Amino acid sequence: MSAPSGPVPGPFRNARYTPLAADGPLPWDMVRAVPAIRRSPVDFLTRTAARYGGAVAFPLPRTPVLLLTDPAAVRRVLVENARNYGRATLQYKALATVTGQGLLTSDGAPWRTHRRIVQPAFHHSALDGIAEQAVAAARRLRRTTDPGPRGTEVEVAEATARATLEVIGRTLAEADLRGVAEQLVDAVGRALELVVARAQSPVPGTWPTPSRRRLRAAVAEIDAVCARIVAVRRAATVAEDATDLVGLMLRAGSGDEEIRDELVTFVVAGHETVASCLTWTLDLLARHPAEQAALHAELADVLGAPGESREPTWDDLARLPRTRAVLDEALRLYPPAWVITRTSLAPDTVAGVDVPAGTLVIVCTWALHRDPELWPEPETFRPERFLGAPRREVGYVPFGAGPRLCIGRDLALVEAVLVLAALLRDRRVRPGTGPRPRVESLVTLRPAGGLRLRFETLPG
Ligand code: HEM
Repeated sequence: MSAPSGPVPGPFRNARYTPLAADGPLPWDMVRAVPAIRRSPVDFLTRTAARYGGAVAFPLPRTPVLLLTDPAAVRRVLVENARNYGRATLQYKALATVTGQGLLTSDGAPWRTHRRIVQPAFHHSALDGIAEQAVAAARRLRRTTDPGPRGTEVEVAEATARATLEVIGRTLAEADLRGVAEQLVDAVGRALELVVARAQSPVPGTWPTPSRRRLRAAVAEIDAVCARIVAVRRAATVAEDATDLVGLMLRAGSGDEEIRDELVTFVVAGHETVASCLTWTLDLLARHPAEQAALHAELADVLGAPGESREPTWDDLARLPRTRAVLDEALRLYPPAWVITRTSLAPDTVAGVDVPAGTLVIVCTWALHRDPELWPEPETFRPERFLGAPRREVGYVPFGAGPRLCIGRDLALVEAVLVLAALLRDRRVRPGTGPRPRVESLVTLRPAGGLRLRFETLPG
């Protein structure tokens, strides 16, 4: 899949349909592909990259569109020349109808200022508190997945979403806002579904359709809930050492609308992503008993044998490398952020292709993570790839890379390692009854219609 570096040979048969000197589908290939794109955008992009190479031009003459899965090219866009690539893409514009101008959708000075203000919420000292919250959330998740004497089947996508909701609630606002956070997450989830459905619909977004009215209602509800959260936090004194998002922004003198936009941004970015990661990790473990047994051996070593094991803590994190490797490998195969998009601000050269200003660049993490040159037997779930190996600099970007690297990466990994360890220290997960769901690529990757898995008690 990797494209050769250096100038790309031409001319290409698609040269009439794109200003980019890269191979790619013709207009009628795209027309024929519409049903496949609707069914699974992620499969379509992966097949397209496998067929045409690491830099693919789509046949759109007015807005050049470049699909990248070549690791060096991805690095050029996300890291080396990151300043030349902004967020004014369709994906982020659609998201901004819900999030407003938060960290995910903004660029330049407003982005830099906000990133600096909220950074302390992700410092090492704040993550310690997140660890406690993650273990508490796992305790409740354990009750949902309690195997009883004969085991039990659980819809895990919903169960993990409830668990991660509690943790994100703590990051957003220090006060116990569980109920309010739940309402916020619910309204944000509804709004995002409408945004995705509208993006796939041929009806122009400005028409007064029922979905437009529903979207407006959901956004109004989001506004009202955020106003309540901010008002409660404003009414209390914000401690000097507060590390919750709202507290940090109030202390920095941010306005209500700025805080609202970041609150929604963090719900969008930090809730469903971690839930998606945990869901697919459990699915992979259920389908790979040997890998699950190796994980259980580590958990028994660190937390005690199944019958007498204890809850994990922050201090255990460094002693759970296999648990972490299982998650790293799950994030390779099922990266929740399955595409990362940018628009070029000035001309650049990427993988030998001259890229004019205004080009839409699509990095498909799903396809990049399946490049057989980087990942031998790419479809095989093999956590060993990440054990003892130095962290990869190229070809692995589940959290993005460069200056726009996910601000919540460490938090997400602390949370996911502790939830997984707490959940599986004395139980095993197996495939549930019924067919395996299709992978639905919406804002994140989700099992279509949910995923049922079976939990059983491990013998002591
Ligand atoms: C497994 C979980 C997660 C995954 C896979 C993930 C993935 C990503 C990716 C790929 C980006 C970069 C997007 C781009 O470059 O266009 C990103 C950015 C971001 N993520 Fe995460 N994320 C996760 C968890 C979280 C959590 C827990 C939070 C917050 C509590 C969070 C907050 C953010 C924010 C605010 C940004 C924008 C950062 C910026 O541009 O400055 N994420 N995430």
